[in-house]
Amino acid sequence: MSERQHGSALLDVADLHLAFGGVRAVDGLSFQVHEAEIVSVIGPNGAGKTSAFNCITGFYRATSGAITIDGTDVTRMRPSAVAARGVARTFQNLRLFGDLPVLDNVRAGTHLWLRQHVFDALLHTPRYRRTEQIATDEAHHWLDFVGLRADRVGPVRALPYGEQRRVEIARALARRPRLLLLDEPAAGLNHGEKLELLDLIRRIRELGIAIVLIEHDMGLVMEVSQRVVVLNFGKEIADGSPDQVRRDPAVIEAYLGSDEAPSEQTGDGQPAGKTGDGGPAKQASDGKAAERTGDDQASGETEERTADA
Ligand SMILES: Nc1ncnc2c1ncn2[C@@H]1O[C@H](COP(=O)(O)OP(=O)(O)OP(=O)(O)O)[C@@H](O)[C@H]1O
Repeated sequence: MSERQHGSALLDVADLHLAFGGVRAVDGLSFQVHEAEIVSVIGPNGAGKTSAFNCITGFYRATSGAITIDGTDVTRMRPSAVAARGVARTFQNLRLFGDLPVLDNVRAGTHLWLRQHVFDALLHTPRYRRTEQIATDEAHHWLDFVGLRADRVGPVRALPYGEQRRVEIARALARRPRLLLLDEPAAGLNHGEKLELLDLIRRIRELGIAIVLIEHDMGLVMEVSQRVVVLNFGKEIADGSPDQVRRDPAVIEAYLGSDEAPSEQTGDGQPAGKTGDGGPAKQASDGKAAERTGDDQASGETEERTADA
């Protein structure tokens, strides 16, 4: 099914399976992502997209299959170890430090590569102050890149929802990733914000960063992706260019009866995300959680939306 490209892949997902008790959330997914490539993973609600993301980033442990990043097997690694190999992500539901200002949220992204020694931090040594300045400069850079002001005071949760989404992307970029996974970044955005997001995703790619995008806004997906992988009930039913996928009978059938037909125009002004009946019914779950790997890189972060979302 997969359209394999020549050259070594940055991300290689091979025959990935994830089961929650009797529910096969991911059932034999294989795809590759190369440097500076944008690959979208689409499918009706409950198709297994976020589950696949959680396996790739180490939040869930795959039942079987292999995930390699630049040739290194990360299948059984913890989220922090996967992140250290150049993988950053955003979440379907925002996970920001809600009480902290914008700048501190983005500075937090630098901690992956900017080490502070406890001794320096306790004594506020010149080395500590230098490191803090590097973190602040880096955060300014990425906030500017996503089009936000760094001097906003007050808790980040007070910002409009669309701006909070951009803070989360800025924080992921502050990790200096080679691969960025975006989980429904257009959800809750208005028409203008979706167009800005489209531009932002393209500019991230121009930096040489590869992107894997889960998105229900088909206009955005078709506009921005080099390749599209389609999941249905955990199974991969297509992998090809946006044009190939749009015309694929199996994809059309999977989306029949869904409001998410894979051919809409970009930024149609409709709220992205789960519209209508969301296509084929979500697979029933027995509620049994998959094996979690522990050190959630966003642990302690709040998961919330502002009222105007
Ligand atoms: N922690 C969990 N415990 C049990 N079942 C789960 C868990 N997470 C996901 N599932 C089940 O796995 C299947 C795939 O869910 P997943 O969230 O990955 O789909 P998705 O394609 O991301 O859906 P959506 O577009 O709605 O976000 C669904 O049947 C879901 O109910």
